[in-house]
Amino acid sequence: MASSAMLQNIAVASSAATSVARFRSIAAAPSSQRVALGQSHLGSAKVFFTPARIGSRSSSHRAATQVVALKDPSSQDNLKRAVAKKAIELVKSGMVVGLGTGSTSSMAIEELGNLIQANKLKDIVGVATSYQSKVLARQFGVKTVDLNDVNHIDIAFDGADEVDSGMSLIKGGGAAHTMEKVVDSIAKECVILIDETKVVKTLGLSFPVPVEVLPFALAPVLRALAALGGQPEIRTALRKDGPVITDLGNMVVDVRFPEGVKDPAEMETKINMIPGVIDNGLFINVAHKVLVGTKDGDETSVVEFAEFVSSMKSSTEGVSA
Ligand SMILES: O=C[C@H](O)[C@H](O)[C@H](O)COP(=O)(O)O
Repeated sequence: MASSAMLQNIAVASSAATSVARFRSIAAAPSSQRVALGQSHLGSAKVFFTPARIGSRSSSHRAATQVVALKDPSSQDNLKRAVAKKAIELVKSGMVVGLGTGSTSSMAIEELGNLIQANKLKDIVGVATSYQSKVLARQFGVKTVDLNDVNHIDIAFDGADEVDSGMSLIKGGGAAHTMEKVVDSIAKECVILIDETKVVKTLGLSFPVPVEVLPFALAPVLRALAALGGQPEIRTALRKDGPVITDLGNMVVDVRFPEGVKDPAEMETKINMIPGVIDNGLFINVAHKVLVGTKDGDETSVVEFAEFVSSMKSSTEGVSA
C-alpha cells in the first residue's frame, strides 16, 4: 500500500514547484559557474554552463537538491539497496548481464558480485555501460566483456532519473545514457530500479533531458534545442573546470522544458534528428520491468511498477473521497 508520505512525494514530484526547488542550486550557482555563451553563436538561446550533477542523481546530490527525497538520505539509499537486492534475484547462472550506471546500478553490481563470490551464481559476464560500472564490476568480482564480444544480453539492470506512468524514462544524470540506451535496448529484459521518488506524472518537469552532443556541433545543436522549446545548459564538471566530457568523448547538454515533456516519444525522436546529437536521455519502450522501492513508516518494500501505480491510485481515491 502506498504510504501518505509516499503520496506526498509523488504529488510534489509532479509539481512545478519541485522543479524550481530541485534546480534552486542552478539559480544559486555563483556567476563564475554560470557563464553565458556568446549570443552571436546561439541566436536568441539563453544558455549557461552549469555545474555537473545539478539536476542529476548521485544520492548525495539528490538528497541535497530534491525536495521529494525522503528526509533521511540514508532511507533513500536503503530503498535503492532493497531494489538492487530484489533485482538480482532475476539473474540466473550463465547469463550475460547489462550493467547500468549510477548509484542504484552500483548497488546492483555489488549485489551481483556478492552472489558470484558466494558461488550462488556461475558463468556470469557483465557488459558495462560506463567506466564507472566497469570499475565497480571489477571491484566486486563481476567479469566484464565488450558489447561487441557478445551476441545478446539476457538481462540489463539500470537506474532512472524519472519514470512516468507509461514506463517512459529520463536517464543520463550521470551522463551515461548513450551507452545505457544501447545496452538496455538490446537486453531481452531491461529492468529499471528506482525508489519511489523517481515516479512522476509528466517527464521533464523536474529533471532536464540530458543530450549527448558532438563537441564540433555544439552551437548549432544548442540553437536547435532552443527551437524545440527547450532551455539548454551545458553540463560542467564539479571538480574540474569546464564541461563534462562523457566516456565517449562528447559533451552533455541538459535541456529543461518548463512545461514538461508532453510527448516523450516524439521529443526523443526530434532531439535525435538534430545533426550532432549522439543520443538523448528519453527512453521510450525500453523498460520491460520497473521495480520500485517504497517506504511505509519503517517498512521498506519492493513492488512492481503496476502495483505501485495502482496502490497510489487507490490511496489517492481514498484521500480525496
Ligand atoms: O547516466 C546515468 C544513468 O542514467 C543513471 O542510471 C540515472 O541517472 C539514475 O541514477 P541513480 O540511480 O544514481 O539515481
